[in-house]
Amino acid sequence: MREVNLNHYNNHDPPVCDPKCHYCQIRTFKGPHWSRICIINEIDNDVLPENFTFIPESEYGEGITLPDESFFSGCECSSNRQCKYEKCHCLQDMTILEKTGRHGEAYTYSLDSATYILKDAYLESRLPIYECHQACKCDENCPNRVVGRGRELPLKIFKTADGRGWGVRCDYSIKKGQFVDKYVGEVITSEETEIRRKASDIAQKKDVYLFELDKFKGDADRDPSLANTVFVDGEFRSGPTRFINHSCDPNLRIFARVGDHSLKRFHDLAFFAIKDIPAGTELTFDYVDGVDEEKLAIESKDKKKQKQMTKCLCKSKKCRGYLW
Ligand SMILES: C[S@@+](CC[C@H](N)C(=O)[O-])C[C@H]1O[C@@H](n2cnc3c(N)ncnc32)[C@H](O)[C@@H]1O
Repeated sequence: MREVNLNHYNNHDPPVCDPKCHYCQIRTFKGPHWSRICIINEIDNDVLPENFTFIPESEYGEGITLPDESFFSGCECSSNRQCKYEKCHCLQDMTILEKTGRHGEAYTYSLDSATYILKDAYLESRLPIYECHQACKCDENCPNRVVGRGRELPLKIFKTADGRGWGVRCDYSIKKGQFVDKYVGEVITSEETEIRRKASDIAQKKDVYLFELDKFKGDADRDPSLANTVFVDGEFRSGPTRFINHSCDPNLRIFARVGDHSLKRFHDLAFFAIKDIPAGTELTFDYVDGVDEEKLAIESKDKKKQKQMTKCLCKSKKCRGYLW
């Protein structure tokens, strides 16, 4: 397998060869040809972990039941224009629309030279983004289906030169507010998550790949179907964003994105640029992102704790010194 992968790194278009081959896996991803994923290693002879498989969308594990499609309900907008300028049903829960709306433009994104940009009020918030979806009357070109349409940027998984393993960059510049890609993986129950944490040699290492889909946990009193949160595990089955490294001064952030409201519990994790990113810059996000920042600050000053902690190599001026 190692030889097969190495052959692909040096030869970008060989015939499809083996289901385990990473190049062949990403070649089957749908999407525009300009959004292809590439894997390069200019540092050593390493290839991506053999036990890793690229998947285009999240996969639902045992114990996870998705609502039946008969429960899906979308907007009745007769045109994409209506989704943008009039009261689209999909946008009813967008709580800061009033502040962001200009000239009757109600929706979440603005257009900047043909690129959809998440409006500043959302970029600065932690609020979920609601989009039109498959059960809506509008079509795939609706301006309110940015995450729904999928990745439109080519991503390059590359070997870092400073001991952080693989990383991700884009050879095109990315605008502040531009959608980059989703984080996908195996969607699993909290019970299965605990089993996987225990099975992992280092529990904290496992946590790096686990995302809790908990954006609507607090709404469970009103809607009991939101009570049990689920997790996305990207360690062994995921997309290119699983290789994005941490920075204490990141250029991306994850936002919850909801399509059909009956799927709130399974909301998407969507990466958006939080600053303009020049072409070729490594893409990063903050693994801590405010959650355990205080705990980390205390522990990183403790000499004993430091020995068990992982040093952060992000080299930013704002570096906290440790990942965890
Ligand atoms: C989600 S993975 C990212 C992809 C990873 N570099 C790889 O090769 O699979 C997280 C791991 O990457 C490494 N890493 C990410 N950001 C880092 C940073 N700022 N400093 C040191 N190591 C980092 C750590 O080993 C961490 O456990």
